[in-house]
Amino acid sequence: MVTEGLGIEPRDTLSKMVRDEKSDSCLRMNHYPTAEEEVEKMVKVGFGEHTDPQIISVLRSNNTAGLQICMKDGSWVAVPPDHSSFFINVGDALQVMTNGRFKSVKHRVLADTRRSRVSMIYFGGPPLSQKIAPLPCLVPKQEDWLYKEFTWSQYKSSAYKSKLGDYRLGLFEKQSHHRSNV
Ligand SMILES: O=C(O)CCC(=O)C(=O)O
Ligand SMILES: [Fe+2]
Repeated sequence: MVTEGLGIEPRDTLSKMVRDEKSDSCLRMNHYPTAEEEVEKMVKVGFGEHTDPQIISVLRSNNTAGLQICMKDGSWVAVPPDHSSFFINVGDALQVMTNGRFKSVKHRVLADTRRSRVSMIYFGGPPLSQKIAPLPCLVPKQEDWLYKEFTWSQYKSSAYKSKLGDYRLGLFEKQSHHRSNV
């Protein structure tokens, strides 16, 4: 759908990366106990603000609220819980490949006061050796690229060295001024 909407050729460019036998895709399950249980520990944030580093994330949760996304003006908007839908999130790698047209939106999870939240997320990541750069079919002229080329493995190691909430793409921007991610 993403490749069709953007006119990326060949059509399977992205799905090939996440479906490759060496792909770095993974599945994660998160459990957030109710906020009352957490109060003693003085924690209300279940998952601190961050962007997902991979290409795409597909999330499904139980019927408990908590997930929020960050708007351009810095305000947080709740994603209504829906146990029968998938929540699709653009990852940092897709932001680079679309040269910033698709944004990896910052999100976080706040603990609910009454119910515990369980979520399951599939992170579609490319193989470690995959080169990540704006796709030439979208941005043919290299001088228009907003990001430098890097391998997925380089991005991962730089992400491990950063804090969860850091704007990790900053290091890979061509003009390395610090931009906000929204
Ligand atoms: O549990 C959630 O709803 C979101 C978790 C999340 O953002 C993540 O695991 O990257
Ligand atoms: Fe996330």
